Amino acid sequence: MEVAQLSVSFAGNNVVEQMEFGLGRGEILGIVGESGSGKTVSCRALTGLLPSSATASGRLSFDGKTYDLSDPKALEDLRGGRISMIFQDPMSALDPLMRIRRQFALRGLDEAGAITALAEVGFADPSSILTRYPHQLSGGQCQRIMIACAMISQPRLLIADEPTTALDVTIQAGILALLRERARQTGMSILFITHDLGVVSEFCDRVLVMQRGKVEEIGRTADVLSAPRAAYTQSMIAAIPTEANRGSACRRLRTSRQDGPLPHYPPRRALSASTPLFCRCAIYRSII
Ligand SMILES: Nc1ncnc2c1ncn2[C@@H]1O[C@H](COP(=O)(O)OP(=O)(O)OP(=O)(O)O)[C@@H](O)[C@H]1O
Repeated sequence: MEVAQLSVSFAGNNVVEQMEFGLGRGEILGIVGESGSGKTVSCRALTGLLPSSATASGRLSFDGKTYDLSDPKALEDLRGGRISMIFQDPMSALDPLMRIRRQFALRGLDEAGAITALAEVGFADPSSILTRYPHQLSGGQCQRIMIACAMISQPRLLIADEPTTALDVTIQAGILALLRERARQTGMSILFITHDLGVVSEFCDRVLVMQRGKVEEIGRTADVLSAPRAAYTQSMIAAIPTEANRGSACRRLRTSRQDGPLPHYPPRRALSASTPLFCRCAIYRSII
């Protein structure tokens, strides 16, 4: 797919400007950037799902056909079939009045298929999940159900907006492995919005960095993270702690707790300039 000259505005105020990028078959592209930089809005524009107060322009070439992004109706045939989405707020995507079994049935999956799909996203007891309503599940459980639903149509492109934020690290690792495997097996491409550079370094083939509605930098993940060109990318990476500022992170924790010893992690040896980015981010999260 190719995105050309994508711009989005609300009441004449441009929030995404002249965005351009391409995505290959089976490729995973991470989209990172500060809060409000336009990550969600630009991905919604690709599926015609912007709020009615927004105006979009630009072109999307997908599987050999070109779509006008200013015309949301023209994008209808892509949604839910060739393009699936997982949004930040899973509760809003599940019908609160339906048991999970029915939510799957409406998407064309029978009970056996639903049980397999739920097992794939890490549920130990899928049969009991099918009998519940969304309000009887946690945010992380609903998110996993949404991920399972998004896979049903075997999309050519999956747009995932912070899909693993609500999940604990073990489940998160399982979901990311599942998505990567699908991408490899079926050629599904993934646009992956996240704030987690550790996940980007582990999971994404390339990364696109946004700031104030513009693409600051795009390139292979290893290149961007090891030798960032844009000043914003450099500052984002510099914010990830190393051994040098481990002490201050732990001091912050000690001050806020005022009781008991410091937690056992990170082990003193664990953080250094050579520690892989993924580990540093995971350790930093556990400190905070
Ligand atoms: N419905 C709306 N009406 C007006 N402005 C909006 C609306 N939705 C989003 N915006 C604005 O569009 C800009 C981009 O928002 P977007 O949600 O894409 O940011 P983001 O990069 O995904 O942020 P985050 O990381 O916090 O999710 C922001 O300035 C936001 O205030």
